[in-house]
Order: sequence, then C-alpha cells, then structure tokens
Amino acid sequence: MMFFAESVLLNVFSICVAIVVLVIFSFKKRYSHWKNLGVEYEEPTIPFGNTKDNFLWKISIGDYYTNFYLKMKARKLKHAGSYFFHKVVYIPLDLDLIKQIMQADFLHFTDHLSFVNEKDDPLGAHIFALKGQRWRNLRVKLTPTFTSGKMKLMFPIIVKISDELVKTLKEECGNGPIEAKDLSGRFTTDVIGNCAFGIECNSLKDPYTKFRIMGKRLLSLTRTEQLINFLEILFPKMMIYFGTSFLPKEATDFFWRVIKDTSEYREKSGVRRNDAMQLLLDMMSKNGKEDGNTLTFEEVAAQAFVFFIAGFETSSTLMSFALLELSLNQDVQDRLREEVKEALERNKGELTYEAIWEMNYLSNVINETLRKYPPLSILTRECTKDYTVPYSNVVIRKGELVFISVKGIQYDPDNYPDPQKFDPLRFTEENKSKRHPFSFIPFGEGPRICLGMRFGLMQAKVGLISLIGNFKFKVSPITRIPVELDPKSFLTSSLDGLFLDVEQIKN
Ligand code: HEM
Repeated sequence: MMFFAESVLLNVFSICVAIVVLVIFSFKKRYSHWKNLGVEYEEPTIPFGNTKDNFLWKISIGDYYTNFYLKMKARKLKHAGSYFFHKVVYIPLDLDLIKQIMQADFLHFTDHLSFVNEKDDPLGAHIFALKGQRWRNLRVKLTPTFTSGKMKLMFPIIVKISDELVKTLKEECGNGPIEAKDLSGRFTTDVIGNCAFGIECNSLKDPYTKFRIMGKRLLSLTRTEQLINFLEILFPKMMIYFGTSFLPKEATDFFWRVIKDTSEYREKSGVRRNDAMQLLLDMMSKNGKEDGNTLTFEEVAAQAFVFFIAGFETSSTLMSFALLELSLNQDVQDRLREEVKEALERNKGELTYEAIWEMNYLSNVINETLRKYPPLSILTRECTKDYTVPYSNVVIRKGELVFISVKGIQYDPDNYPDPQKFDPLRFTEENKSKRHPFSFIPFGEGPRICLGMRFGLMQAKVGLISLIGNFKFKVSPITRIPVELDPKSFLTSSLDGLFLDVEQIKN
C-alpha cells in the first residue's frame, strides 16, 4: 500500500516537473522573438514578460513604458520590442511610424487590447472594448452623438452644475485644504451622470451618494479583480467559459438598473431631454431587439455606461492636474484669471458656448496639462492582419500587440525641450506648427480617436473657468512634490492626493 502511494506521488511529481519544464521552454522560445529579429528589447521575466514590476505594483504600466520609450529613443532607435506576459508587443518610437500604424495602416490595427463577455456582462460590450465590424458599426452610429450642435444643447446643463461646484467650494474652502481630484471627480460625475444617464447625481452636495460611490468602485479594483482582468486579457476564451466580467459586478448591476429605470421612465412618461441618453434611446429599435440599423437595449445600455466611465475620470484627472500646475505656477494662474475675467465681461458676465472655445490661453493650459499628465499614458492596438513594418524585416503577426507610449512621446526632449517644465506657451499656434502632429496624442489618433474629446474638453473648461474665476489656489504643504503616481492604476492618478489651499476671491 505504502509502495503504491509513493509511486503515485512520484508519478504526479514527474508530471508536474515535465509541465514546468515545458512551460519554461515555451516561454524561452517565445521570449527569443525580438532577439531573432534583431530588435532591441529589455530582458523579460517568466511569466510576466516586461510587466513584472507593474504586476507587483512597483510602477504603473504607463510609467514603465514611458521610461522604456525614453531609454530606447535616446539610442536613436525607430522601434523596440517588449513582452506582456506571453504576448509579443511591438513599440514604435518614430512619430512617422506611429502615424502610419494609427492612421494610414489602421486596417491592420483596428482593435484595442480588451475583453468582452457579452453574455455574462452585457455592459462590457461597449465601443471602447468591441472589435472589428461590431466596433465599426457602432462607431458610425455613435459619432453624431458629440457634434457641436448636440454639445451646445448639453452646455447649459454643465454651466448649471458648475454653479453648484462654486457653491460647494465656497462652503468647503474654510475647512482646510481641498483634495482637487475628489472635488473635480464630484463635478464630472454630476455632469456625465446628467448628460449620459439624465440623472441628477448630486455628488457635489453629497460626496457619499450611491452614484459617486459606484463610480469610484469601477476604478478601484481589488488585487483579485486585477488578477482576473489580466487573465481575461491574456486568455479570453477560457475566461468567457468561466463567465467572468471585466468590472465589479455590484457596480455594473447598479448602472444596469439605473439605465433600465431611466429608459422605462422616458418611454412611459414621454419626457425628452437634451442629453446623450436621449440620443441613444432614439437610436433604439421600438422593441429593443436587433434589426441591423438600430441599437438593441443592451447596446444602448453599454454605450451610456462607457460614456460615464470613459468620461468622468479622464476629465477630472485633467482638471485636478491643471489645478495643481496652476497652484505651482502662480503667474500662469493670474494670466488665466485675467483671460476668464475678460471673456465674462465681454458677455455681460455670462459664460457662453462660443466663449469657451475662444479662450486661447485656457486651451494652452489644458493642452500643457494633457501633455504632462495624459490620463491614458499608453494606447494599445491589437494586430488584426499581418503587417510588415516599412523599411524593416519586422512582421507584426495577427494577434500581436502594439503599445504606443503617449507619455513617452510627450516627455521626449526632441519634441518638448525641458519636458518637466510646465509651459502653456508651447501650445501657441506658432509653436504647435513647428512640431510633428503626432507629438501630442492624449486623445489617441486615427479612426479610434476618443469619441468624447470635445465633450471632455468642454466640461473641463467650464469647470476650470468657474474655479479660477472665483478662487485662488495654492499647493498645500501636505502635498508631496513632485507628485508620485499610483502604480496600481491604469489611469494617471496621484498616489497621495492633490491637496490645495483655496481662498475665495471677492468679485
Ligand atoms: C480629458 C478627457 C478625455 C481623455 C484624455 C480621453 C482619452 C481617450 C483615449 C486616449 C482614448 C483611446 C483612443 C485611441 O485608442 O486612439 C479614448 C477613447 C474613447 N473615449 Fe475618451 N477621453 C476623454 C474624455 C472622454 C469623454 C468625456 C467621453 C464620453 C463622454 C469619452 C469617450 C470615449 C470613447 C467612447 C472612446 C472609445 C472610442 C473607440 O474605441 O472608438 N472620452 N479616450
């Protein structure tokens, strides 16, 4: 009996050893990819590839690829190679090559690196994650959602919420430093909640409202949830089999209910509003089912959801880092306040849709903030058709990945001398015209460029105008400078918060 148990154990042990040896061998073979092609790379670690430090929360994925980009670019290379676990990743460094991949040869790179499990997680089947023809069909249908005409109709909603922002800060500014990200996040939650779902979220009045809590929950994943996300991206078929979803179920269940209630309410009451929800509902077929030209209810819900998740955090990141830099650069803050005052005086104290696009210095400040702190610091593309990189022997195969380091490009001293310096005048028309058009890509580029770019800029501009026109901001001594970024976050986010001292201006 004893002998039998020992021999079973020995067999199991031998099988395990054989599996480990096989796995190590196949990783080693995979990791010889860039070496065989003569492309520069950093030594990968089994099984993480080059993402070990990110996986261990030592550095954000964006910062890892910024450092990588700058290191390889300093060696005058046009491209380099990397590994995301077992996946091969191509890193273009040359701006003409990046333009080629994102624009002219887009048909080889139509997809984002994403995971969709439509059956178990219908809200996850949104335009950012969808691939191929499904993405293309939706992009055509959704593009009219953010035309100037439609945004103009949403503008009064944003101005009304900005009045609430000023009121809230007047009440809160006497109680010590404010945390800029939290304040901006409550503002953008109320704006997007209102424009995407048609709901008064009131998170400025009450920071603990369910909408705000669930919005934050979508972006603060536990270790296990992050691990599942990695597995979903790396082994999608297996994870669909297990029925996993990409985002926390308690949050997606909440948003699903909200969208369903809103749609039913509007249908029953006949109430119509000037918001993105209405535009989506108008695209829905009468019975909510598939008919080729219209959207199903599930598709409407997923798009309303992505407008919320893609819209509130990116714009609040922009607003909060702009407030930080304005606090660190008082001369820039004063000049911006002058521009705001003049624009308001020209329009009898009223903020108009046209006025926000005419404020050149505000645009310069916003662009310089997006240069230093792009909310998404890398862009991903999945190769959908084999591609030979021009003037090279490198072939990117279907299924391999391309990572474009937005932050690397925007910190490259060849594009922006003294890149750590905050200098809005880099973005005057004259200075912009001297640079390569792909040296500034915080909203991505090509056919997959951000769908809500103008909306994101509009809400950040309105928020900043209201704040700078009414308050003076200084950095609080409790804010650590330079700001350390959160290695756990996929989006650009400060680790300890952006605390600012605020003083009300007597107008
Ligand atoms: C400052 C604000 C924002 C920034 C920096 C930003 C940035 C980005 C970036 C980098 C992408 C990927 C582009 C690419 O792969 O080339 C993207 C995609 C997208 N964004 Fe934004 N975004 C912002 C605001 C918004 C807002 C307010 C909305 C909606 C209300 C929105 C909706 C989307 C959608 C739907 C996509 C997916 C487009 C597609 O795959 O076809 N974004 N955004």
